[in-house]
Amino acid sequence: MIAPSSAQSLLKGGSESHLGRAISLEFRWGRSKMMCSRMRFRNALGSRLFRWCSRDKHTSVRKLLEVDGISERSKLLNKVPVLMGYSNTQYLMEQERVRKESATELISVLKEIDFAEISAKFPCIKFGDSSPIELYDDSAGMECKETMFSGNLTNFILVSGGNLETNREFADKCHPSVDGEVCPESLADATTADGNVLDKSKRCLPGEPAVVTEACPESLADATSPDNNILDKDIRSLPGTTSKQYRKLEDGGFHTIRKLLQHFPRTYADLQNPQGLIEDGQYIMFFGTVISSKGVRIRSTLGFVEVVVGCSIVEAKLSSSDVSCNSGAEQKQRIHLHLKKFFSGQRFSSQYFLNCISSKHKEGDIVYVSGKVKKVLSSGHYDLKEYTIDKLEEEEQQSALLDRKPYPIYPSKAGLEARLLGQSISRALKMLTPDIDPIPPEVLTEFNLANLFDAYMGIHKPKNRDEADFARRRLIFDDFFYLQLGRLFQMLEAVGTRVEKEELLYKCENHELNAVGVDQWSPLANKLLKSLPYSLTASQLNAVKEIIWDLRRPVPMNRLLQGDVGCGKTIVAFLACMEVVNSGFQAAFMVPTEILAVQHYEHLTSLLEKLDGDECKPNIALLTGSTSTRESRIIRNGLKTGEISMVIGTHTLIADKTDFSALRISVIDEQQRFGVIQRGRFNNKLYTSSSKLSDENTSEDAASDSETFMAPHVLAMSATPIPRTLALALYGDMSLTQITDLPPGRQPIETLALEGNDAGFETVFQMMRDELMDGGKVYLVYPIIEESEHLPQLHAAKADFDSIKQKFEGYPCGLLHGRMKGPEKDEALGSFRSGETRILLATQVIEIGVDVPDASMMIVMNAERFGMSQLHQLRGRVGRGGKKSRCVFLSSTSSTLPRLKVLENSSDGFHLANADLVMRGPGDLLGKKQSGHLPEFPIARLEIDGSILQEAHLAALKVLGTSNDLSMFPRLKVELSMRQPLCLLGD
Ligand SMILES: Nc1ncnc2c1ncn2[C@@H]1O[C@H](COP(=O)(O)OP(=O)(O)OP(=O)(O)O)[C@@H](O)[C@H]1O
Repeated sequence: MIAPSSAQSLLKGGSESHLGRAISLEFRWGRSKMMCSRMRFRNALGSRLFRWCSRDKHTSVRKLLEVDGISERSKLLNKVPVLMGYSNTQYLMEQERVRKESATELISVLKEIDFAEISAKFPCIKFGDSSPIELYDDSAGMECKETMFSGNLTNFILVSGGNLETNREFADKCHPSVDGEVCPESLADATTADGNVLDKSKRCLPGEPAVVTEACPESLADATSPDNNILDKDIRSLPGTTSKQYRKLEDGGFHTIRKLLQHFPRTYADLQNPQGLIEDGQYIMFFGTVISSKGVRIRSTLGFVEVVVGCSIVEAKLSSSDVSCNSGAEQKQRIHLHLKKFFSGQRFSSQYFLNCISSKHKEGDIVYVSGKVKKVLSSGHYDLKEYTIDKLEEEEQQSALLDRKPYPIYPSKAGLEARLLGQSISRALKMLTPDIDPIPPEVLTEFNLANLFDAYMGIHKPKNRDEADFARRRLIFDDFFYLQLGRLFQMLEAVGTRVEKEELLYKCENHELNAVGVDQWSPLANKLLKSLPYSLTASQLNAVKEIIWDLRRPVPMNRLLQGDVGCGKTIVAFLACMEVVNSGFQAAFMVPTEILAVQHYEHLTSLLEKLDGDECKPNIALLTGSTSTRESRIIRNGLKTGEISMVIGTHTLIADKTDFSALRISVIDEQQRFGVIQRGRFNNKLYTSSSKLSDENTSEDAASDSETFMAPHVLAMSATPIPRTLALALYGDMSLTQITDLPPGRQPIETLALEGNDAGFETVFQMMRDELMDGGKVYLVYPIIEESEHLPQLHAAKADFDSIKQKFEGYPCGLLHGRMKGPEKDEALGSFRSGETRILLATQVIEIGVDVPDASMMIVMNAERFGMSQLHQLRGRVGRGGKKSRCVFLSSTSSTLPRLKVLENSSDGFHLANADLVMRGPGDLLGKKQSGHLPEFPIARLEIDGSILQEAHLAALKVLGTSNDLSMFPRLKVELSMRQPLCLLGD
């Protein structure tokens, strides 16, 4: 162990080399003590230097470090590496570590060294002022390189103990770093900041100018082979990037070039500010200059930051009072946008915090602002409360201004500055070559698609809007295409012969209907059908017939049962379960909420109670998170032994400890609420096809005698409103059954959107009174449970409970929200169902599946807080019986009313999702947020990109038709394997 005092004595020599050696000793000493933490060592080194400098007798150290008096430790620490010839402390420490390892464990280190990488990183070394030592001859073989390298390194280390310095001049030349920190790793790529690629065969010597070639496609041709795909290169291969920036990118989830390039612009700015009068409530996109930015603390728990942006707009039709200057034919108006963001809570309203936030925007910054404007009293001034603000980079902005190119605006991610993102994306684009596209050119031609290279260029650096649109189309196509290809590919893999595969593809294209007539259903299913208090609608009946046909086949069914809210999907699934149960197998029915599980359980048991004869009644169980441990154990045991034929429950059904003796069908209600992985868990609950077979109807079932293990049939249900063609294309691998009609006697729900002011409430309460007097039941839906001082405008279920009770005396009220315990919820819903309570104050826990057929009115408070599809689902909780029902959406302000008014005129969920999208404004078009009831794709939107989805479906069928196993399209196969997890998660 080297004592720190020796380092100190070395320093007394007072030269740079002494300093270097002292640091080196310190390093070795510190490393052995504090190996675990670089940070700690850095701190320790800093304080040691600090101490050396502050001691009077060590004037030499102070002189050496040019310290005047007591200086800041961090400044001091930064001086040391510079003095020793390193760019920063981090780099110094890395090099010191290499040096130590090299000296002591040279042999073992050499064995581990990746010479190709090292040779790229350290083509030569420089010792003091001596001429550089070339580490190896590029033309020599690897062995020779190793010897030369190790020889030079060993000599160097042994002789000197001095400065090991990579060719940093070279690096600096090649990588003018953004924040001054040059990353050694980035040398590996030897690409200059302006995007030119260094010809690695002509490695440059210090002092020589770097040899650069144009970033031509050929120079990277080898990198485009499938196993060396540029897109899947590590983010650290991005040239011109500092290690700090790499870390930031990685922290933001950008681990590969692909990830980075798939961070698409949220929108594009037209840096020529638009013309036209600005109206209250209008969505605007302007660029301008920050005039001021300040944080204001209103009280101890509330503050705001206000950024004032000045914009000039060219205005032809200005009213004379607005005109501030007139230049020739053009009239220019200067407007001020006041961007206000409020912060609540003690911590976030401290002056310090507010100052930090406000300091992000500097006076003079050129920014791009978008949001909804609200006119304030003084002319030319507008308030923006919900807005986005992006700083524009001068260079790019100027070029965008000059060329009138759309300027991409990126959504922020993980706190990464827009500037770093933009720069990194530009660098990544320069790495691309035109032949990166795995999709065969004939497919691109047939479906009129841009190739992938042009698509990435077009989306990030479009010359005009058309180019951006064309690029977007291609990228959306990719989202859908790989999803389809993946699903169809998996499906084909599961089928044996070529003929079967072809038959399957044919079926996917033509969607034939196969059905089993009611007379061939199992006795139990038939009995249940006959005992129903209603007749099934035509599409319900067809659905059951189709499903039963599938259940009789030897391959596991994967079917989606889809139909709008309240169309009667549940009974279809119950009949399918009874079909299976009758054959001695088991059924599992999984739902997303406990409320729904209890509801289905009670519904089914009451239906079964009405069946004639006890002997055929199956044993049904309910298993949820609220089921007691003892009861759960008994149920699980019953499922394992086969005593229980059917279980209804939440995700507890897919827990590992829930075993089935012969699970034949798993029904997944509201399938979009479960992830693919969760849904797939049922596939692990295999059963032997011979188990418990008891009925002749199942004679067609898979090899009844042999012990083959089979995955259960899966029936997924969804109320996602989506046209059939789209659903077929989207769920390429699933058979699709749609219920298109509503049970007879249903009446359209009368919908009303009102402003929730005094008059609005007066009207609503009167309507409610009338409804109650007429024998109806009313849901009052609230966005929150308890009042919030931060959101005073929101009505809360609990807070309103007493006042509603008082107002509607004589009509018992109930309360239902997510914070209640399972049994409390059941009781609240049970009382409402039975009519014990006539008014139910609830939160959105009732949104999915809740079925109280005689509930006839719904009032949604602060309805603007809910998405359009959510409101459609909520509204579906009424109008489920024969009684005429009404739904009122109350908005907090008049400005949010138009969006809600759309619901007055449409009950088509798909149309509503679409309308919502259009109304959310252009700023969101390329963003991610979707309706919440449709699968999410990185860029595509099912609501508006449906035609591309269908084309992608056709393209996938075509590709797989040409080559079932994709052997003719190896690059496509590689791409698919890279994307497959994404495809699945995109669901
Ligand atoms: N053919 C029918 N005739 C009359 N009533 C029916 C018919 N089918 C179902 N129903 C009733 O319609 C109501 C809604 O059915 P169900 O709960 O199955 O709808 P759903 O499609 O699951 O809706 P959601 O998506 O809202 O859960 C239930 O009360 C059910 O008993």
